[in-house]
Amino acid sequence: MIETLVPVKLVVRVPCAVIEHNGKILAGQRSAALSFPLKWEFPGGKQEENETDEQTLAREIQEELGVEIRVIQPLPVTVKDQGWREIILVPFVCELVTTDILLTPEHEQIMWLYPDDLPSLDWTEGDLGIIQSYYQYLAVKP
Ligand SMILES: Nc1nc2c([nH]c(=O)n2[C@H]2C[C@H](O)[C@@H](COP(=O)(O)OP(=O)(O)OP(=O)(O)O)O2)c(=O)[nH]1
Repeated sequence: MIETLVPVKLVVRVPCAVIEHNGKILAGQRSAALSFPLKWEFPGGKQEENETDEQTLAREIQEELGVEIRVIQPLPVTVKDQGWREIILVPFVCELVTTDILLTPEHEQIMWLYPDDLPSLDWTEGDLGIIQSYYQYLAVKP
């Protein structure tokens, strides 16, 4: 009998939001206590069982920022290989339905930036791809 060891890699699906408001985009700086400490991210989080991407997004944004959002358009998925796991970032361009944003322990700070200024922050690896996809979205937007 031939036995083969098949490496198992954890796959984590992470819907996240490129939130537009008054021409700016919201960036969140991850808490110093989390993985990727102090890196900047698009708010969102790990999908739970039986959730759609949009359900995860709505739940995470409500938990992290205390607001309701509306999805405008999905952007291409980005896969980030961390060796021991694969993070599938699933970005959506969104707008705010409610506007009173809360700062929760997930984030050290949040910041609103014009699209051109997004690359000035120290993003988690993989998010630079989301920024490029967002620029392409802006370029072809009617
Ligand atoms: N929300 C969000 N997460 C991102 C982005 N880029 C990126 O690599 N991630 C990673 C960070 C986390 O490992 C994971 C999101 O999970 P989470 O927000 O629930 O964070 P967590 O600290 O509990 O996750 P973990 O790394 O400890 O497993 O995806 C991004 O733009 N937005």
